[in-house]
Amino acid sequence: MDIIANFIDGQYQAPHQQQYLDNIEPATGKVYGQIPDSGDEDVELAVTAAKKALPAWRALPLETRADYLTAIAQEIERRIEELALAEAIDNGKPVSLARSVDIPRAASNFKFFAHACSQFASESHAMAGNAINYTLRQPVGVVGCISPWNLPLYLFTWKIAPALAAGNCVIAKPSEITPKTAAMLGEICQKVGLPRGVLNILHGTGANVGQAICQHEEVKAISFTGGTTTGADIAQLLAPKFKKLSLELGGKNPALIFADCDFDSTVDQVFRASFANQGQICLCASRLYIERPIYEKFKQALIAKAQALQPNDPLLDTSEMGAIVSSTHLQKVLSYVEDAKAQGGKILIGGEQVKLSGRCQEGYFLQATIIEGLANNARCNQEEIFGPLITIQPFDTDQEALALANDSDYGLAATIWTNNLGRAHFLAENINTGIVWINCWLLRDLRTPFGGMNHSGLGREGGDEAMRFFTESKNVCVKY
Ligand SMILES: NC(=O)C1=CN([C@@H]2O[C@H](COP(=O)(O)OP(=O)(O)OC[C@H]3O[C@@H](n4cnc5c(N)ncnc54)[C@H](O)[C@@H]3O)[C@@H](O)[C@H]2O)C=CC1
Ligand SMILES: O=C(O)/C=C/C=C(\O)C(=O)O
Repeated sequence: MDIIANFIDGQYQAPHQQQYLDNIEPATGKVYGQIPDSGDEDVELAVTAAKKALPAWRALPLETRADYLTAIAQEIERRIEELALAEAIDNGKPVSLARSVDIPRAASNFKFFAHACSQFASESHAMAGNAINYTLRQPVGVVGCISPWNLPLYLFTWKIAPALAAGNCVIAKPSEITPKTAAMLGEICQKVGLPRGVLNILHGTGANVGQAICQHEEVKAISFTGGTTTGADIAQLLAPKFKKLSLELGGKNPALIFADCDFDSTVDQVFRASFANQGQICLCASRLYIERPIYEKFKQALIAKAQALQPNDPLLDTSEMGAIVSSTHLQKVLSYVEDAKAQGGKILIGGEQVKLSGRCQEGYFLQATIIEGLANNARCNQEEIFGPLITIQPFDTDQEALALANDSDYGLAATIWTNNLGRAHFLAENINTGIVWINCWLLRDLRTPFGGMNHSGLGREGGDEAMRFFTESKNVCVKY
């Protein structure tokens, strides 16, 4: 049994109440470990450690903080195989995906912010003749980073790295569904000699430890990625407390596919955008709008690819589609299939749990699912499903495509597939999402603003946006 501990003040510690939660391997459906069900007392210990560490950490020369971040990145790279395997067991994602995407990106997050903090400069504003303003950007203090289960170490470190680079001390909580690689990050901090208390990692539920982190008076900012409902709850909780809040929430991302696209490459890329990580990425395309002249051909090409993508044991190197993260989540995704049927949708492929044999016979597997024939206001076209389920619809004009894309409460990411750059630019300008990819998907430059509009969140991560979030700006006006 793999028993995880909290990482507080540089040491692994059991939870104060000695309560634990089961950790389940999605590919087998079996409990394989336990994690702390932490509460207020553990948050208090972590905050005390972080406050104690803060003065020295924020006073370090930028280069020294950057050296620690670089050392963490190098240690993640050194342990890539071990971390990728842990991520695949914990989350159900294919080990090849964890090895090629999740873990390298976790290392890149630290490398990127080790460098970005040295490029983060303050402004000055001269006033006519006799005064100058300069802006100090100072660490916020002790900050909270709360992350979800879909890209565990990738998103955990996407928050922690800029927070540390900016000179804050961190209380971080991974999802209770995928705690393992976050727990291993503590070992990496010990190995590189990160000063005690600078990063504290607490495990447990959102209701217990997550809320306690958010509510703690000494935690001055919260960076959260997860479901929109949870984001709304946190926003409500924090509104009267005047804390800085960054919310990276769900998406219902449209893909606009035009007849003049590069057909084969678009099929490949849109398929990946729809089903990568079992469709469990907030950026995944979930509503495909296909221009009528290529609708049937594109549909058949997608179905053929879905047929070829059979879910399999995520620990096999050849596996390209792993397990859904939990039984509860699998049931949630399946409930949308039932809803689609009730709304007159046609299930073109998938829609049922897949039973594997051997070690994975009790695992949570679902075939890539494609549905057509639903109205745009159907739940499958409006609600975030967060699984391997997409809907497809034909359209006739650019304006119709735009209207369909914008008919959503969400506003995270859109993809546009066309060789007409004028059209692509017009749509990009008018689509209500924080991110638009033209003829590509998830092509990431970590300097760019990352985040969504409307129900997809508040604020932006990445590059200078993250550095700004994790600092307070203070204007100093000097009269001379
Ligand atoms: N990146 C994304 O866009 C994600 C979206 N989701 C969506 O959310 C739905 C629900 O998934 P969940 O696992 O329940 O996500 P969630 O939003 O409940 O969990 C995300 C993180 O927030 C924590 N948390 C939960 N409630 C909290 C609270 N009140 N205060 C502070 N922290 C809290 C969790 O422990 C976890 O670490 C999914 O079906 C999916 O639609 C889920 C995960 C990631
Ligand atoms: O920063 C990225 O490249 C991806 C981020 C993905 C999410 O925030 C998500 O799936 O929740």
